[in-house]
Amino acid sequence: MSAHEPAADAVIEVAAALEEAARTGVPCAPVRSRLPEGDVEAAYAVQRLHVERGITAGRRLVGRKIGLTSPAVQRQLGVDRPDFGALFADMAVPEGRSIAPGRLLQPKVEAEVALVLGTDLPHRDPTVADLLRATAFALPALEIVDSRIADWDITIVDTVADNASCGLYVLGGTPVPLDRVDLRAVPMTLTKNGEMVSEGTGTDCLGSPLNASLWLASTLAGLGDPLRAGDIVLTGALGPMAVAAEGDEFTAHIEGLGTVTTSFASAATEGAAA
Ligand SMILES: C=C/C=C(\O)C(=O)O
Repeated sequence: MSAHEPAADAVIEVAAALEEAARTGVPCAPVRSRLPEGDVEAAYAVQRLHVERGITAGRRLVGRKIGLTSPAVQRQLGVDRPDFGALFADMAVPEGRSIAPGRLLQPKVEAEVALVLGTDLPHRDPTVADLLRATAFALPALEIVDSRIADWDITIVDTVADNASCGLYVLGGTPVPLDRVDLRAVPMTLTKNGEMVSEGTGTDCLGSPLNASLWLASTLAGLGDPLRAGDIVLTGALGPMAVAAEGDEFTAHIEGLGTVTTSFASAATEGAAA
């Protein structure tokens, strides 16, 4: 949709409401009723506006997240298909740096496989062979999802407009080439303060994180904005999301890829927080 099409005013208004929520830390009402009913394309137009404004403001686009890939998350949110959002460099939290109190509105944590591309993926019909060849390495990752919409009261239209509910992400530091790991089979466990809060396997992510990545590559190529060398792809949760609060520490272990940890600072320990 361009700014001249009929829903352009609604797209601009919804983008403004979501930006205001992010800026003030006060979630807004669901945005679906402000867009044509069920119009996922209009929701992606809101997301594109957010991305364009970010780039204009000097933010660096470094990849994409895929969302809503796992049946558990689809059930948690009452949606039935994958979506995608944008990753900016300033959304990355280094391991060992805690997340400052108040940086996010309603955070939840997911464990995922991240792929980092070594070459472009320009085809609308990419094969697994294309994807394996294009992927430089995989990493274990945590996505901290967040909703700018009050109480996570979202449909597919709300979450797509809200950059696929992406908040921050944490990448593990040991790259693994794809000939060393079968992503379909990898078991994942996620602990919160030492207790397991989520588990799953690669098959829980649209059958395999590779399938999810092929869906994304094909979708973006079809939109004329393909995945490029260097892009990070967060391939989608392998298990249910877990609610996060100040003081919590999360560790994901994905067999074959290793572990990745993050923590949420409390006001008392804010010293080293991002
Ligand atoms: C609402 C966000 C969902 C995801 O990020 C996911 O399913 O991976």
